[in-house]
Amino acid sequence: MRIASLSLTKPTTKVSRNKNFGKLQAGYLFPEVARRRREHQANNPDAKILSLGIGDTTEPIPPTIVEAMRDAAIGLGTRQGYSGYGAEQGQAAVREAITQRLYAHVGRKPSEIFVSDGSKCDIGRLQLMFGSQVSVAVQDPAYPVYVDSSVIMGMTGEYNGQDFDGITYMVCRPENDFFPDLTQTPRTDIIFFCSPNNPTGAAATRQQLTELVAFAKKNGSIIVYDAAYALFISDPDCPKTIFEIPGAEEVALETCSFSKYAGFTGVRLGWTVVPEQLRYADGFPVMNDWNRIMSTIFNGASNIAQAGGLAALSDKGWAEVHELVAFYKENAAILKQTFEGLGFNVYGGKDAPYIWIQFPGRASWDVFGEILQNCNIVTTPGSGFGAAGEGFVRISAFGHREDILEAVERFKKVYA
Ligand SMILES: Cc1ncc(COP(=O)(O)O)c(/C=N/[C@@H](CCC(=O)O)C(=O)O)c1O
Repeated sequence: MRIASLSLTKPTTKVSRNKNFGKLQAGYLFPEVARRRREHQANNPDAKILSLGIGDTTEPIPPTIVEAMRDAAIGLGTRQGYSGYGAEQGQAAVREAITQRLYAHVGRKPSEIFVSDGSKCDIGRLQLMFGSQVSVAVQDPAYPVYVDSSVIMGMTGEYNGQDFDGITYMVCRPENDFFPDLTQTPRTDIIFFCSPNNPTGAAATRQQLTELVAFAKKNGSIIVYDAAYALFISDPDCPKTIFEIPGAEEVALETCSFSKYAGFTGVRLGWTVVPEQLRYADGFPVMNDWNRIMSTIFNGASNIAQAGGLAALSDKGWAEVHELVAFYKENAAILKQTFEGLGFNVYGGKDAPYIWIQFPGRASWDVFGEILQNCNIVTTPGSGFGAAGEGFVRISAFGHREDILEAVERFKKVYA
């Protein structure tokens, strides 16, 4: 996407810029990775570059789901099949199906499920709902949206050379088994917590999430739990939703997405669960404000996407979703084994589609550049996810199988 260059001509408007944007140190991580890929391709036009950078799905959407979206699209061309604006909270059937498939067993109700155009979008809207006066904690490293949206919302101070003043960074590294020491973590209003974690691939255990919920209860905090990769969890001791933890409904909301499950990264469909029991300090239900946000600045998820989501949640569709997830998990296992065989410290890749590889003493962007130059493979530098990601590189398992196999051959040639 072309970004306007800084114009040197005299500006026409007298509108002041939102000063928070000036705090951001660079462009958003993934467009910067893409820019460097384009630059490398321009300098090496014959290079066949493989992308294991952005976590974007690559495999076709399964037939049951595609057929449902096809039929919905065709239906829009008929009087009886046409529909316009839907409920901003999502179609009742979709809310019901998400509940039955994922949350009824942990006490959640359809009225607590809000269907959206994706988790990233919901994270931005959640930030708008919380407002700029709240304090925020994030895992470090973590999905960049938590920090960048907090900066843009004015919840933080300036960049201090390593990270942003005013944010509590809960360091997650091999030394602490990728779970923060909550006894040393100050209170914040909001705690962003992603499990399985992007980028480390670490899935929190039941015990760890029990600690997290108790920590939030003690401090009167709200957990924004990001479960975008929960279906990749195979460890029975790692919950697939925060609501498996008793009492979580009083301190947590959960956002999730069809993106990595059904290949919906381009179709755009997600949801956020806001329990009735989640209240602000004054007792007002958070759900009510979330509903106000969704009805005020969102006009509902696409009717075609929701038809696809409903099909994905059917018995047949859900089986197809699990086949897709299993395919990417196999990719992750191939990559994990390869790097372990090359003698690297490798994390993740078991309960998540990301492999987190340590390059001790190396700058992440340097390793990114070395892999791009020597292997023609795009990865994501760990420092792009936070200061604690420095010295690591994330490799995505989202790819065609032949590309994954080609990539491991290239890695073996260069790093054996
Ligand atoms: C923890 C987590 N939560 C939400 C998303 C995005 O979900 P959707 O907006 O529903 O596609 C993502 C997507 N992450 C990809 C895509 C990059 C991006 O969304 O900016 C990545 O880390 O490569 C994610 O990792």
